[in-house]
Amino acid sequence: MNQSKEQRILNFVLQNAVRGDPCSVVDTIDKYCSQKEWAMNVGCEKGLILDKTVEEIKPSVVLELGTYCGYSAIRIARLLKAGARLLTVEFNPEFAAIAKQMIEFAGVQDKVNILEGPSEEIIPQLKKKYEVDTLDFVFLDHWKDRYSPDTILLQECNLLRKGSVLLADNVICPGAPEFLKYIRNNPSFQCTNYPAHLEYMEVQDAMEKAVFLG
Ligand SMILES: Cc1ccc(Cc2cc(O)c(O)c(C(=O)NC/C=C/[C@H]3O[C@@H](n4cnc5c(N)ncnc54)[C@H](O)[C@@H]3O)c2)cc1
Ligand SMILES: [Mg+2]
Repeated sequence: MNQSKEQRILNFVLQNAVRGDPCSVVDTIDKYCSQKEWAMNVGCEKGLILDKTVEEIKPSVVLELGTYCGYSAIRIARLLKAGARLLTVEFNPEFAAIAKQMIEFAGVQDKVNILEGPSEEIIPQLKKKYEVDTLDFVFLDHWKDRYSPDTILLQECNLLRKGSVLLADNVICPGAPEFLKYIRNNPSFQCTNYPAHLEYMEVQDAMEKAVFLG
């Protein structure tokens, strides 16, 4: 049975990156995906916007929706302070298994908890099952039509507090029009748009930051 693209990315990392060095894992994935096979990692340009947001917030509790191969989970986890934790949600078991190995190779497994299942089921479990009070930072990078329903669900589950920051990937390409319409017309959120390019391509994309005002 021939390998999946995600397995090929993992193998390339295991053979070329430095174990325990998250930056080398991130750079190696970027190298593979820009030179050999495109994949939907947030990438280096938008990754810098993600890095700056994490460094600005210094979050203690982070939620990521859409782990995929673990690229952004590793980017976020490498910047987290001691004791801070990242909960990342992924419903594709193959991708979750790849991400687990990627995260362990990078050496950030103590900061990351991969929650396998659909976001719509996991989010309502965060308080009781995963002992979350409120979320300091949420990175949205899963199916684009889930961005607004999950943002509403986060509010319904009282997981956001005054100052909680959402950062959404791909609001231009593939696009998340329903999310943008919802979040930009909602007085409870202060929005900022960050123009960028689609990972590994010269195609316009952007990230949207939304601060919950309580
Ligand atoms: C037309 C077109 C196509 C593709 C692109 C390029 C492009 C560029 C990008 O940066 C992209 O993020 C995407 C994109 O589609 N991302 C979707 C990402 C999903 C991952 O999240 C997982 N997942 C999806 N819904 C859920 C859910 N509810 N609960 C838990 N996990 C979920 C999946 O299992 C995947 O692991 C696409 C640009 C333009
Ligand atoms: Mg994306």
